[in-house]
Amino acid sequence: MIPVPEALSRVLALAHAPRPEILPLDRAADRVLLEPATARLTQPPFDAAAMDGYALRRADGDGPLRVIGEAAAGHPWRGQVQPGSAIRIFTGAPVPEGYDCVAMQENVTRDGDEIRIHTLSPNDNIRLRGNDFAAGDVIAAGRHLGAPDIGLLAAMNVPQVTVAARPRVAIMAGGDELVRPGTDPADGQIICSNDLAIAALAQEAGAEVTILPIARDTEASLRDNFSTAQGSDLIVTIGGASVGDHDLIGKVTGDLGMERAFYKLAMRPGKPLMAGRLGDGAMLGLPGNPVSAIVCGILFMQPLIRRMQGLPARHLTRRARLAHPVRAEGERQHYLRARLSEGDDLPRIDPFGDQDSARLGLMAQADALLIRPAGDPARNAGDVVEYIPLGGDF
Ligand SMILES: Nc1nc2c(c(=O)[nH]1)N[C@H]1C(S)=C(S)[C@@H](COP(=O)(O)OP(=O)(O)OC[C@H]3O[C@@H](n4cnc5c(N)ncnc54)[C@H](O)[C@@H]3O)O[C@H]1N2
Ligand code: MOO
Repeated sequence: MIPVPEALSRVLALAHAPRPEILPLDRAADRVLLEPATARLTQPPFDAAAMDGYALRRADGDGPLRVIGEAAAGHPWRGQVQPGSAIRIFTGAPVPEGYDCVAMQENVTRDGDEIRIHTLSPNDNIRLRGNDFAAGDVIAAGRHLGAPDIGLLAAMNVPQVTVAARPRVAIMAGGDELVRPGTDPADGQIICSNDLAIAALAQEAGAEVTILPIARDTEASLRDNFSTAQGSDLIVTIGGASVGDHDLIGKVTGDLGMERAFYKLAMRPGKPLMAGRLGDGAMLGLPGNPVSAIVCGILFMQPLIRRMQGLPARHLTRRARLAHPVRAEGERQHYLRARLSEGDDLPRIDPFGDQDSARLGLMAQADALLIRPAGDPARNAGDVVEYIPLGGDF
């Protein structure tokens, strides 16, 4: 059994370098920029009115001023500046040369072609050319593109970007007892839930997911599924990882030539986790117990998928105070499903009394994984502990 941090390092070492993909902006949100993007123009491209009103010269004072033209967004005024004059102007219009201020129309009285200004604010109400960005400004590679970045790239006149491709992840549940949701289970059968939960985690981390047919507990069925999954960046199996007579994942992946990075780690839940390199891709073998599969998916699979896109891959841990005492831990690092609530200085964390790794209902109620290091002594209520928030803080 290897310790969790070492297992994570070995899993992350399985990641291929991010693969480039060129995408138009309408498909680039939530992707990671792999090549820097350079602004192709300056924004605003001209000094622009920030308010609807009148462009004027401060030197002319309160007026009266004669309105000699109009400028609207997309319709510049092309005349010559004159002393004692104003230009009717609308937000976004180029401020004609020679005028140095825009008076808001609320602060102006107009009578025919004549205006008087009652309050001239100290603000010019002009957005100077280039005050947002200039041609040649760069968005650096590595940026995880959010909605404002997409808007910025568009404004920079960059219609497409080179981003990290979504890692292709094939997910394979196995077990003779499993049937698809929506069917009536026969005697001894249960509904296959793990592959859907793990697929959701993989998608959350940015993967493009294929869910494979449920493998039966035979070597032939597993081999069929592995051959369908060829070409994936990552194959994730769920179940069949332990030591029972029907736990065949280790045997079949071994026969297929998997270079194993490790099998079994000092962790609860999730001891029988397996990882390695299979062909050109990575392979993770998650344990079958539904909570174990999800916890391993969060702790190992999501970081691996993020690393394949050049994203930060290690979870951020936070601190909380125990809501009640907990007993000493054994030789495995323990991740306890827990609920958070508001506390005085730090949040309070309340691990569930039942940590059965088959209870999906409790997993779904948890909003944190409380981390208890291997060999941690008993702790009291109020002691400070570390946790991983569920919902993906990296
Ligand atoms: N003698 C030992 N037995 C077990 C050990 C051990 O060390 N020695 N480890 C236990 C631990 S810890 C775990 S975790 C499980 C993991 O075993 P497997 O990965 O081989 O999982 P399965 O046996 O295939 O299934 C376990 C459990 O989960 C249910 N399951 C499996 N797949 C799904 C699915 N896709 N959807 C819903 N439920 C699923 C399955 O029916 C079993 O109840 O081994 C312990 N045993
Ligand atoms: O991983 Mo088993 O992971 O403790 O239920």
